[in-house]
Amino acid sequence: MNPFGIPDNAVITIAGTVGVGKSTLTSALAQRLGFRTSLEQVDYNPYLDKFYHDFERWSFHLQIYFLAERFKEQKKMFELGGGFVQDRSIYEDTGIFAKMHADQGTMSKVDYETYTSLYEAMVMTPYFPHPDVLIYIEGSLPSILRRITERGREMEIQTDVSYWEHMHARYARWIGEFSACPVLRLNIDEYDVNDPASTTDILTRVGKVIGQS
Ligand SMILES: Nc1ncnc2c1ncn2[C@@H]1O[C@H](COP(=O)(O)OP(=O)(O)O)[C@@H](O)[C@H]1O
Ligand SMILES: Nc1ncnc2c1ncn2[C@H]1C[C@H](O)[C@@H](COP(=O)(O)O)O1
Repeated sequence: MNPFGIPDNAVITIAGTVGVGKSTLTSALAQRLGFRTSLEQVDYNPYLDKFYHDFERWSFHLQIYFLAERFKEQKKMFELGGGFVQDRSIYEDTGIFAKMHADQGTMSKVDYETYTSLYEAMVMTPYFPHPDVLIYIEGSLPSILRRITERGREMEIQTDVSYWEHMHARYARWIGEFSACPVLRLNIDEYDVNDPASTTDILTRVGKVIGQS
């Protein structure tokens, strides 16, 4: 056990819209705790770039790909006995991305139903314990758009701002209804990922949330 009261086998998942700072915080917290990271691999994703150029054509392929990747990570965390900080939850794939594309008509009804039934079947397995805590990072849309631009992934920069606006609004609704595990909400203006006192504060809050659950 560490000074924050976070069990060594805990799984901490970090959620939030694209560009909000999940990967950066995942690495910082894992380093402080001596935990492993479970990071999203953007560079080796065979569909992501194509998807941003043609949502309708590639939505289903991409969701299946993410589901498989997320599930493999889930299995790895389970088999290694926890002690992970995870960059993005599987709940966002289904609750934000797949649903958004289905609602906007860029994923067909039948594809969405196939995806959803696969997701439900996969989640109902022993490999699927819920995380001990989900840290939800939030911030204003202009700050997040600035971060997306600064990070410089061409496919994201060329995507219409309305896509990020819809996603931002969807996240705000989604977290209000999320109940699969305890949540710690964190605003980007209230921490500095490079300041050890700030990460100490976050981990203290994580320990409290886990202790109360
Ligand atoms: N706390 C922070 N303060 C300032 N910039 C940040 C912070 N966290 C992340 N960034 C920057 O914002 C961009 C997006 O961060 P990233 O962690 O990749 O987001 P996500 O994983 O949520 O998409 C990167 O350029 C990163 O360096
Ligand atoms: N499930 C998903 N569907 C569509 N796009 C997704 C999904 N999960 C992640 N993405 C995209 C969004 C970003 O362009 C990259 C990486 O996400 P990030 O929030 O920057 O870690 O993948």
